[in-house]
Amino acid sequence: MSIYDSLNEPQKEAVFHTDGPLLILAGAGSGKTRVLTHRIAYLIEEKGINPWNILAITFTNKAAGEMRERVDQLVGFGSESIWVSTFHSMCVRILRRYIDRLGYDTAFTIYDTDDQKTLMKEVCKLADIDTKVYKERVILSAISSAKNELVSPEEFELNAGGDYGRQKILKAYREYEKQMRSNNALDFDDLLVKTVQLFQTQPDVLEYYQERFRYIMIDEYQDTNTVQFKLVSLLAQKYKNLCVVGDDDQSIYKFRGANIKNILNFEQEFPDTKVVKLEQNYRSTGNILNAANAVIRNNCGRKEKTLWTENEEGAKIALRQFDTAYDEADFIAEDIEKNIREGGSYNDNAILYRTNAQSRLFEERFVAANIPYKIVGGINFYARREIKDLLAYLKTIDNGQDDLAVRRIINVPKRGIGLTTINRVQESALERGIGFYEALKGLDLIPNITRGAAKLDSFVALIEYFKGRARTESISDLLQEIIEKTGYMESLEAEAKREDEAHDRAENIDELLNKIAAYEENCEDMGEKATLSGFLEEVALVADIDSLDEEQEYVVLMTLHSAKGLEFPNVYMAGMEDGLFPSYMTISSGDLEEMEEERRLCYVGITRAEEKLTVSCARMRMVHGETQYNRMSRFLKEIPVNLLDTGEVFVKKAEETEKEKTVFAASNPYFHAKKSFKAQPFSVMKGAEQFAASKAKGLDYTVGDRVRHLKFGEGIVENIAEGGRDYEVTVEFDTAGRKKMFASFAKLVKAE
Ligand SMILES: Nc1ncnc2c1ncn2[C@@H]1O[C@H](COP(=O)(O)OP(=O)(O)OP(=O)(O)O)[C@@H](O)[C@H]1O
Ligand SMILES: [Mg+2]
Repeated sequence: MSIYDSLNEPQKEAVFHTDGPLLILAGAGSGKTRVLTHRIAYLIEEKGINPWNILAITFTNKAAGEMRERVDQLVGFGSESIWVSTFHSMCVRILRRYIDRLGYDTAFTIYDTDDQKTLMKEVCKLADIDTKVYKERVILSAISSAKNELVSPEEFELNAGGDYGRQKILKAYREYEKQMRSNNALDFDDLLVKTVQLFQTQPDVLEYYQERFRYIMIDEYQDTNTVQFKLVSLLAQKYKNLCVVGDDDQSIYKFRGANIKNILNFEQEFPDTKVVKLEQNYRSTGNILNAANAVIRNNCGRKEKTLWTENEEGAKIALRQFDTAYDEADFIAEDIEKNIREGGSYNDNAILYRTNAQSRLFEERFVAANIPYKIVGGINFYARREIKDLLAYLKTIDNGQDDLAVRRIINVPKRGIGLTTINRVQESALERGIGFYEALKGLDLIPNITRGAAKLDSFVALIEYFKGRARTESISDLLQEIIEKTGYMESLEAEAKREDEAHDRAENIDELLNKIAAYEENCEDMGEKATLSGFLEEVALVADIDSLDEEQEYVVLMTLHSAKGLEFPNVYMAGMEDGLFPSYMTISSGDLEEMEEERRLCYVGITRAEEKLTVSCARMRMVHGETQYNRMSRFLKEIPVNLLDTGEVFVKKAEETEKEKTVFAASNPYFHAKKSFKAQPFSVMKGAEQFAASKAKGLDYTVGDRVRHLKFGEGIVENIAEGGRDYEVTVEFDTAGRKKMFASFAKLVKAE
């Protein structure tokens, strides 16, 4: 039996069609990537093609690694000379060899985004551009878009017209290019642009690579952009042995210039293209696949296709709606533990979410429950730079004894304190056997520090000021003030490499504020005082997560974007709420195309699941340190009811005792909706939407009433105030004293 026997007919057709352009357009899990690897094997083993003549392009380095592994398994000997790489690494290899033809030195430097920023500052000065009006990041991103579209400064000029802003950007673009050139430097976009230029101006070089790469294959083709397409067209022009595989329904990088037209117009660019459609899905159960189909059907701009499977129907899609995001995280952690008890492996489980900041709640639950996990394509929450920075501030303010923390922030944001100065202080501290911060406070004892002294003094003054504030303010307010006074947010903005990075970091900071707010609330509920030391201790318990053994099994956490191309037996899509996914920005922009891109992302998520899919959402979630009420994601409403299992949507509460139920019913405006939700999920979803508006009606007590709280016992309602998203109820308890709490969390019930 050969390895090709395991392929279905259209897959075989694609594998055996080795010469001429080939477009494989197929839905998720239909074996596109598998066809590529088998095709490489077939070319080498059956057609006798030299591995040297094969180029396979993947979207990420990780995917390249996996593809190489798969090919190695199929081919064995000689596979190492196949080029399996991303567009960028391919271009670097080519340019290192030939860029001298374009007047650059082959030892060119690659500027990362930090370098670009630094240069752009310089450029703006030279070009007399006010960076308060035109931010460096914005200019760089405009230049990047231009490069991705192969728009040179000259063409940019033609299109800029009289637009004042465009003229400014043009000026910056020109100067930037000039500087890059004289620095013998290329940025990431240049790697592609210059390779295209090289091919267009040096026919012999182009021919060399055309001969070299006689067989070209591209995975995840739907996410290529214009310059990448140009590059491939040039390379494949001679032999036309180009095979691209993609799925227009999984195009999720439009914001980075991916051009879906590349897939839709492929046949025009390469006449006589053979088109193979794969329609059988091997990855997912019938129910999962049908749900995916039902969601994506709502997009207009797509090539119609129907995926089917021979796999069994499998379990229904579990839909779980929780009161809070904490309940959601609890549930998922417990569910995974249950899977493990039943003999499953951690590796089988993946949690997918829309934004990086959402990982925090899961991480905390997993650390507490000893569930090994790994964040793919991202960094553990407490290891993220902005979180470490702000915690370092809090630690320094709390006691200043953590030298590492003080040193971490002494020049963050930049205040012109240099390493030499810092080292002198450190030496002096060591000599005298005192802490770093203590040494900072007695600068006159340190010789040769004079030049930096003023800056150090003002740093100490700042910390001492915060120490004072810490005694009177809540931790939330303190952190807010730190962020404002130090200009931390602006410094992040200025340093961010991309628009979405700045946004990501801001979201993480919000998430830290949420953590603090939750801690403070919890202390209040427990009748304890919230202290900075207490908070830092609590964080220390969950933040020490660097010791993960790589070989070990783990649950995977990642954003939906990083999940492309992967598959897992058991998938959780968490935070499926309008406002989060689709994002508030998308909803409020009213932009149909953006909504469709979000929907494609949802489709990518659903189709990662092999056997079981759980979609979940929370009614209340902390956002910006405030409780926010969210509706269930509109995407979930696109899944037909008969594919859903909503039976235990309220599993946690249903298990509670009768007494607690009464408490719950009395304090929770959603309660009645929940009961009917079981029977008629959709009418209730609508119902639930109305509740946020009518929350007041849910309270059956008023000022002056006697109420009972599960922990604090009985007391008198003193005040009910309209908080941002919820009612803040103040109760004078008989024994526990006066407490202010959110109505939805306090679950107060009227005492008879
Ligand atoms: N003919 C087949 N017989 C058995 N299993 C198959 C067959 N074709 C594909 N598979 C399996 O189906 C799963 C999905 O395949 P693959 O990852 O290649 O799909 P894909 O089209 O690349 O998906 P995506 O769009 O998510 O990238 C894999 O586990 C693969 O091994
Ligand atoms: Mg694939």
